[in-house]
Amino acid sequence: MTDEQWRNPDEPVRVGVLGARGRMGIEVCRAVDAADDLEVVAMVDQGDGLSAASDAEVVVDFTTPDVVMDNLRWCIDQGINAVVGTTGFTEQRLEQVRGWLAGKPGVGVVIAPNFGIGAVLMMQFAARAARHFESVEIIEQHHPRKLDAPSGTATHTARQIARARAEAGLGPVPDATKDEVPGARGAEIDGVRVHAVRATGLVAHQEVLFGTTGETLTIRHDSYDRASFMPGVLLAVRAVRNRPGLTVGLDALLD
Ligand SMILES: NC(=O)c1ccc[n+]([C@@H]2O[C@H](COP(=O)([O-])OP(=O)(O)OC[C@H]3O[C@@H](n4cnc5c(N)ncnc54)[C@H](O)[C@@H]3O)[C@@H](O)[C@H]2O)c1
Ligand SMILES: O=C(O)C1=N[C@H](C(=O)O)CCC1
Repeated sequence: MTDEQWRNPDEPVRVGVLGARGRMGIEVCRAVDAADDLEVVAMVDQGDGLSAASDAEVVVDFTTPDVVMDNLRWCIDQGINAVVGTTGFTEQRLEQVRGWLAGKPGVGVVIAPNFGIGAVLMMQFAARAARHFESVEIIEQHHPRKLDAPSGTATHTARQIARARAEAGLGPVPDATKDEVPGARGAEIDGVRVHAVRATGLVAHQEVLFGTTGETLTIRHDSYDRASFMPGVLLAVRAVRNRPGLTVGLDALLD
């Protein structure tokens, strides 16, 4: 261990927040500030310059899909661990992050499409149910200021369901409908239909609707407040320094 890496375990973990003036960033600063074992050392938003977070041991990123890769690259180059909630992580992007981390073996990165504990369980339950139902569709519902669709959570859920279906040898979801209006049947991710609803008053919600002969199963999760994401964010902040490499999703941290 180098001098720079050594830390007094009695001192709070130094946390930098990127996107600190955003909806999630504000909530993260509040939650970190309230935790005795953590301290906010940098609040960085657009135009501030990443060097303000140089002294952080862990950076938390809730920014936008178009800037998150540059932020992450900078953190890894600096040897700073990162917890990322920003969406937009394709398999190609995850592979790129793994490549950067290969050159920095001590650095940990946790990327999670949803830090809500209930949302993580909803995704796990959906993956478990997937092999028992011939039909499945995902309906995600968010506030109208959300920039991306479908949500990172819906994309992740669809991929997990598709993998479970493939492992069980299920074929395509049956569907004889022809789209009279493009988009009427939603988007398709790995063969799973995903519908994105945006409405004032919503925060973050998702339903996974399964169907088979004579029955349906609906698995639903609702985040009514951004405080719902904070236990998961703090869990990842506390864990990431001891998890070198890339961790995708919160599942491994909850086991
Ligand atoms: N993983 C989860 O649990 C979870 C939960 C909620 C939101 N999200 C995702 O987090 C992201 C942020 O959501 P939000 O609702 O807080 O959005 P927001 O628009 O309220 O906040 C984003 C903030 O990032 C700032 N920003 C933009 N470029 C920046 C840069 N280069 N450096 C530093 N800051 C920069 C913006 O100025 C803004 O303040 C979205 O991708 C959203 O989907 C994930
Ligand atoms: O508010 C958002 O934006 C959210 N984004 C994440 C997603 O895209 O899945 C998680 C839920 C909230």
